[in-house]
Amino acid sequence: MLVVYLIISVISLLLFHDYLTRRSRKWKLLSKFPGDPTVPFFGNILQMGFDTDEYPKILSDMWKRHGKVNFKVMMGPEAWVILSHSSELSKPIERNAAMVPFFGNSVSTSEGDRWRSTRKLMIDSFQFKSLDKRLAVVNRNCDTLIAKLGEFDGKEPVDFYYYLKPHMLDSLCESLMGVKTNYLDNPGHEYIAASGKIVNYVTRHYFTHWKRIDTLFKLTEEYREMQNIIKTLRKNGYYIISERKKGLKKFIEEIKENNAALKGRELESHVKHTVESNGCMLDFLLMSTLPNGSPVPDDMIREEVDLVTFTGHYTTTMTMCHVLYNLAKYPDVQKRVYEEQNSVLSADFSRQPYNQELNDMKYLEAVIKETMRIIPTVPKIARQLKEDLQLEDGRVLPAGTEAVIYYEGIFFNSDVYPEPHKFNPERFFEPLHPYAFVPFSAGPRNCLGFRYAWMAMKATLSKLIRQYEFLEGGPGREPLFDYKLITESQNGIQLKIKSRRS
Ligand code: HEM
Repeated sequence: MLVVYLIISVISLLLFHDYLTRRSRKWKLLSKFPGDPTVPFFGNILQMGFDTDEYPKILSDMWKRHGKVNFKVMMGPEAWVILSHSSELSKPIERNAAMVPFFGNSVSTSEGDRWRSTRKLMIDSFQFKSLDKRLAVVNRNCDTLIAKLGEFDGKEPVDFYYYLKPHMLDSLCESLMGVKTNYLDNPGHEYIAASGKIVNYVTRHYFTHWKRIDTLFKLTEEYREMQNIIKTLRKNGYYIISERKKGLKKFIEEIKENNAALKGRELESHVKHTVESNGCMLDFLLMSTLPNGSPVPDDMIREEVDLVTFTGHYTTTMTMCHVLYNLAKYPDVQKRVYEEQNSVLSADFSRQPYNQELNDMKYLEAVIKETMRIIPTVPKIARQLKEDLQLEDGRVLPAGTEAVIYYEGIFFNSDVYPEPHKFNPERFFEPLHPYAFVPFSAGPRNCLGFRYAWMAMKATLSKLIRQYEFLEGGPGREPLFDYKLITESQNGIQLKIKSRRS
């Protein structure tokens, strides 16, 4: 009997909770968006499942069911609105909360003053003027990469994730952190292994509601595994900082020796100017001070180092590998990309390109864009709204809603991209709405590293394409894409290569 009473009480409470919810302003505003029917208190959680690996498909099915327009999902007490229009990106400046467990209060995961001041500090090292120096580093690392790949020439398929991750890490650590690393000689490095798991953990954590209840999550094995990954990331971050501190100290001593005529403030200002003009991101952080004048603590700097090291190498690696896969899949496109290389670098085909020449590789650029459209590198981004957000159609997302920018919806909108499932780089030679293609996000919280990303990806792809022809990996090697926090293939990108020089 007691059990019956208990059940009746719980059901009554749930119904009462549901009654109150439905009378709230928030609910009334959200009711303007279509969505699947909800269960009191749980919303659509039961539908999303308790194991998230299926969630991209579930979301995609919902999006199709609701006519491929903005729709809502109730994750228990949390309301998510899935937006298929990226013009809303120009407004929200809230943080990306999903990555907090890994990157603490970094520029991507903080908000308010901390976010503003760090972004301002870092932005200079991502400007056009420092790209030439960065390109020289990437070009040099490309030579090492080509030499490594040589052993696969004409042989079994090679997994490009495995080699491009360390290549991008070496390039990034040297150009943005001022530290020469050698990950390409050790692609199985513990940092690469650990960072390869972040995407899974962040995605699961984000889409499995109960895992965000700290007391429950801390009891799981997954929590302990996550802590080990975080430890490895931090160890790497502190290593980079301590190496750069030594390098920077030496660099400053050299500047002082070479400018013995300068004294006091004049010397200090010359040192500062010379270090800054080097454009190394980590130097900006190491030389900056807190509002009280004391140096920024290593813990704070390490959060930025961890974030940029991870996002910078992972996103670019995935994008480039997916481009190579498309080149192998569409030989006509590959032929055209190769011909463009011939025409842009006609004078000396084997030399390294300049930045201007990278800019002239318009067809390669269109192929990269079409790849990011059809296999979105970052398939969705989410922001928790602090204030109401009015959409262009007049509807309002109430404060507290999770606004999810859904790139699948944006990039597969047939009104904007006719025949959206067709791989057609030509479409990027036609004019597009300014917000139709924003894979690096837009507005005040857009991607800090997008210029670096374009340069590093074009330089690496240019070198690879001039050296090798790319062929599909064969039966059983077709990529199995997972649209998690970052899109990646479960079985890597396995392709055959054939030297163009033989
Ligand atoms: C193909 C490559 C890349 C893509 C598609 C990409 C995409 C994005 C997107 C969509 C965001 C917004 C995320 C959000 O709001 O939740 C973002 C933010 C960010 N990205 Fe990238 N990114 C790429 C490469 C890079 C690189 C190479 C770096 C650094 C070297 C970088 C550093 C950052 C940082 C620091 C932020 C946070 C900015 C802020 O919140 O103020 N990204 N990126």
